Amino acid sequence: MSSHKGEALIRSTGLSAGYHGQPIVHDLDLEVRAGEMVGLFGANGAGKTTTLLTLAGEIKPLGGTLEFDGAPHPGSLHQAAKNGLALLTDDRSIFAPLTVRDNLRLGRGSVADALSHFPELEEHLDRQAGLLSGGQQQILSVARILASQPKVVLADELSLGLAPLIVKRLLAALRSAADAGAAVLIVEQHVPVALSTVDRALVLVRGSIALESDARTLRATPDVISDLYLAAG
Ligand SMILES: Nc1ncnc2c1ncn2[C@@H]1O[C@H](COP(=O)(O)OP(=O)(O)OP(=O)(O)O)[C@@H](O)[C@H]1O
Repeated sequence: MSSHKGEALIRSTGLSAGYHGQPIVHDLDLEVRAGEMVGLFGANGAGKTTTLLTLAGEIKPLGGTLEFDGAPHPGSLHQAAKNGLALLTDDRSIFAPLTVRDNLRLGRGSVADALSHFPELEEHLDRQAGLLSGGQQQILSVARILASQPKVVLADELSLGLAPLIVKRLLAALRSAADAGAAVLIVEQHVPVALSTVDRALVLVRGSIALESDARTLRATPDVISDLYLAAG
């Protein structure tokens, strides 16, 4: 596990965010440091995706400030991505007609770096990506991103609909990226698996942080998060 001593690579202060001028997320102070992996939890509609998309630069904040890598956020995902921010979603952004190798070549990192994160892809390098299973496709898209050695990884339910073993595998790869110095923030439905991987957890209730705790404490008191989910209903 990391020492949590890195600098904050992504930070929001007093952030409010939402759609059409209506805030969904209120007064959010959040930071993820280099070497740290943080879980963002909350019931459906709590504002997790809105938070991630705003941190990524996909949605303009309605208020507050955003910093990325020690400087004001450039304001767009396109620009932030060029500077080392990666947004991962469950949409498995692969090019189905191309081989696994060519998919990896299209990324910002090398094929060798991608394989260092997911050696199991090696035997599939010459297969058409569209013929892989859903889990393998997600592994491919995460491998391509991690090969680029992003400074910040924002992962939104990337394990949606995948088998538990694949979920563990993906989370372990993100953990390794954090251990190598990235700041990783994940939204994940599989709370127990996520809690066994992250350093720290935040729980959103109706767009505000209702709980912030180190993961070790929450692993010992598993009902705390589910109670907050129920309270939000
Ligand atoms: N494009 C949009 N336009 C307007 N409202 C939206 C939009 N996207 C999401 N919302 C609303 O914002 C609120 C928070 O949604 P968000 O997706 O951030 O929550 P979430 O915590 O990620 O939930 P889930 O676990 O269901 O994905 C919801 O009430 C949702 O209906």
